[in-house]
Amino acid sequence: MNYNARKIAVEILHSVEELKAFSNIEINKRVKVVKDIRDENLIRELVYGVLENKLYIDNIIKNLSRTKYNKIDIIILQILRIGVYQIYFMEHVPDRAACNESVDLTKSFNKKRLSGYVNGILRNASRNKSKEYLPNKKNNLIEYLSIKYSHPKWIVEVFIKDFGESFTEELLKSNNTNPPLSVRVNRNIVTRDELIQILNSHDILAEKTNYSKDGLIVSKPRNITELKEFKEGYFTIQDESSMLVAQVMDPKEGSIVLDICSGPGGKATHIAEAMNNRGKIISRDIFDHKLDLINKNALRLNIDIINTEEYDALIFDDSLKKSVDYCLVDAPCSGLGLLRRKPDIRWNKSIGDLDTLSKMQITILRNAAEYVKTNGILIYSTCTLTKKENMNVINEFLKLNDEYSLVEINTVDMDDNESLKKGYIELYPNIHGTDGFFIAKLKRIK
Ligand SMILES: C[S@@+](CC[C@H](N)C(=O)[O-])C[C@H]1O[C@@H](n2cnc3c(N)ncnc32)[C@H](O)[C@@H]1O
Repeated sequence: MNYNARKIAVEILHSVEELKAFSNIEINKRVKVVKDIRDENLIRELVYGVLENKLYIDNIIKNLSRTKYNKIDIIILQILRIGVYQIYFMEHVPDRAACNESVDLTKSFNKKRLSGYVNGILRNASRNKSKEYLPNKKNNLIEYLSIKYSHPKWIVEVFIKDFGESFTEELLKSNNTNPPLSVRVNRNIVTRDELIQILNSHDILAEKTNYSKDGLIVSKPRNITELKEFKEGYFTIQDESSMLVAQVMDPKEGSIVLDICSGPGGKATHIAEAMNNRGKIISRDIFDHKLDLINKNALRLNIDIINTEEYDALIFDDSLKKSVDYCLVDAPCSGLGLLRRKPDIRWNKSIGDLDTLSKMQITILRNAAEYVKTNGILIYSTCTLTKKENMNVINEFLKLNDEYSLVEINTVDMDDNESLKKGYIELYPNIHGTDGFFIAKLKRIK
């Protein structure tokens, strides 16, 4: 073994923070040299654990450091973060090991002179582990929630405004949990029951999803995408929430579908599967490399009814007017429904993005509406939770467009069927166990 897992974790965190690298891409790149699955798991846990708990951890460091927080050396800060994370969150790592490993790491980055400083803070953290150093919850609720669950204050404020205080706390808590791994069965090749058997034969446990008719929740094997069945298109990795889009659309075989923001094609390929690969799907995206991914996914899944086109959905396309039976607007959004899966999102977005995005979403939806035939279906979806990007967009759209109305969703079963009757679905990690997600079903009535 000529690598050090903790050192790799520090380097990844440094790239994410200083070079704005995406954590999942950076991890996948760096774990290639790692031979032992336990080391790979340790790297993932340290990186995601620190990103998910950054404000909480930094608050502890601020309370224990004699050096001012903004004067701490950037590599030392990452070493302290993974040290505090191990002490506070990883019960199976002895505190002494967390301290010693961090001191060794400090030396390995040629910062031996700071090893006493690192040692002091971490020994102190270990001695005072029961202390959280949190602000008073009653007097400083936003600050308290922000630090306790490590979400920037603006996100806490938006969630409290949209969902109230106690729901927000539950939501923030669940954003720091480990999401399940779900796969979508390609029903043109196998049934769900058959795929469960196949996965079991590879020692992978699988059970049916609650809401999607095509989903399985699977135990997490190291490389599920290395299985022969994956390569042959039996299944696709996708969160259950995203699987509901095709289920809500419920497209008929032989119809014409436009997926206006389609890359990398997760939903377009599902729609094609639901149409038994008969009909036509126009998959558009503004980025050429995402169209390549759609084509690659379609090839793996034995789908040949998808035509990809590079096109900016903000620009109206007269040639498509009233020409499609179904249109999907899976809009670019803030992604605040994905915080469990992509902890970087919380640090890379700002409140200003919500206004910019909602304006863009309304423009794309209004253009898309023009392409649908009378009696056709328009689906609007996002992987975010903010009202501004979800229901407000739909209300604004309906105000400007009397040719559409929301229609009942009768292809999904849920406990709360009030919103289904009204034509939309809101999914929350703390309630449904899925990513946070929004889907609205609109029908062109004129
Ligand atoms: C939420 S993702 C779509 C995910 C996709 N439907 C799937 O299931 O795999 C939004 C997509 O919109 C694309 N996009 C962003 N701005 C766009 C624009 N102005 N026109 C077309 N596509 C755009 C992004 O490149 C991104 O691929």
